[in-house]
Amino acid sequence: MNAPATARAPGKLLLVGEYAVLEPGRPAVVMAVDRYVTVTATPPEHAEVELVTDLLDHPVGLRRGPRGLAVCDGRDAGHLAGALVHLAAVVDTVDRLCTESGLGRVPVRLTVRSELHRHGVKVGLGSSGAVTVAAVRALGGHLGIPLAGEEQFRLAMLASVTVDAGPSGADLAAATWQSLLLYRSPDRDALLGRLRAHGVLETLGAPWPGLSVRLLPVPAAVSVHPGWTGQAASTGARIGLLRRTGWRGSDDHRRFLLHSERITTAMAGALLRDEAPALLAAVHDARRLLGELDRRTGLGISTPLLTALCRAAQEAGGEAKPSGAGGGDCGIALLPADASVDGLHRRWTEAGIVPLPLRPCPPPTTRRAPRTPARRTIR
Ligand SMILES: Nc1ncnc2c1ncn2[C@@H]1O[C@H](COP(=O)(O)OP(=O)(O)O)[C@@H](O)[C@H]1O
Ligand SMILES: C[C@@](O)(CCOP(=O)(O)OP(=O)(O)O)CC(=O)O
Repeated sequence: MNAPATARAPGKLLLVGEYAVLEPGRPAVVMAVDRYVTVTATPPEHAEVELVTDLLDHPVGLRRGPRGLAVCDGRDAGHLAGALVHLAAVVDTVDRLCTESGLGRVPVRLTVRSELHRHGVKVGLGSSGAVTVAAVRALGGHLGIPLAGEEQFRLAMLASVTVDAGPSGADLAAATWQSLLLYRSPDRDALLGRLRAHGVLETLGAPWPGLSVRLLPVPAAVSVHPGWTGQAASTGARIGLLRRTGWRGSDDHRRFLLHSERITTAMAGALLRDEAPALLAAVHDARRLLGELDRRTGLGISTPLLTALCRAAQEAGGEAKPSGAGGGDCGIALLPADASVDGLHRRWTEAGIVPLPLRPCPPPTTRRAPRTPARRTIR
């Protein structure tokens, strides 16, 4: 109990399924990468809860009140709703779990170190998901509560929906299972409602319709190359914009979901067969589908740099697309085994794209297969 505990969780890249995966039960293929957020939980020095992150230049002290965490120093109030919002949500959610389970709440200092920012700018590798999962793991270790993979994911998801029920949680799944995954999201609005009505413990153990996680093999027939535009983009803002367009629920939206599902399941099948042409075709089709979504909604998924990133990858013999919500951040290219990686990187550098030297996250030494596919899928 209360031992220092260090845990890390990887960032991720979406291969296909962006925006569709926001709908409960709809799939995306997401890949954990070998860059991590590390969180260490230790006894605090001054306050009941202390949060230390490389995003801020000083530790922030918090106290536990009847309505959750509050800053000790009013000048830090903005941080609690900003850079610290995900960390604080984890502490709050675990606090509620402890209270509901009859366990005491434990003083803690969480210290974060992240490899998912470059010179202070987020790269778009799912830092919020990685920090949430790493914090759940570290806090679980500190409290002496052993959490299996799916429990980590569920707790991280509950913390995450208290911040924003919009995101799909694909980043949380990649951070939890540290693998290439076919991920289908649960209904986050329903989870938030249940959490408010019944608490953390009950919601953790309830069925989560829509959620499904399948591990997929990393391909050998193609290599995966992320490129960074150098422009940070806000995923939350783009999800909010999409909600306001009224597109959701339209015939067009339904067609988009079906088309995306076809592409995503085609990619999952191609990964299982390790088939280069089908993998490249899935990326090509996904880029076109995102382009169509962009034209219909005006979301601004594509940018001149992302267009250049995709063109350069095609010239190098591969296929590419924006990865994630778009508007900046990263794109992803797949190259067949006989294409030149140097050629791709040269073209990218000329176009102002930074090739990111990332690899698929190596599997953890012990990994429990997710229980979700067998027990809790709706399809
Ligand atoms: N190093 C970190 N320390 C604490 N919180 C972090 C850290 N990195 C990311 N976060 C949390 O994640 C949020 C960024 O999430 P988001 O904009 O979705 O970026 P990303 O695309 O990398 O997930 C931050 O505002 C913060 O709440
Ligand atoms: C639009 C999306 O389907 C994909 C967004 O992927 P990003 O990689 O942009 O997300 P971050 O994890 O915040 O970096 C939204 C979602 O799935 O939550």
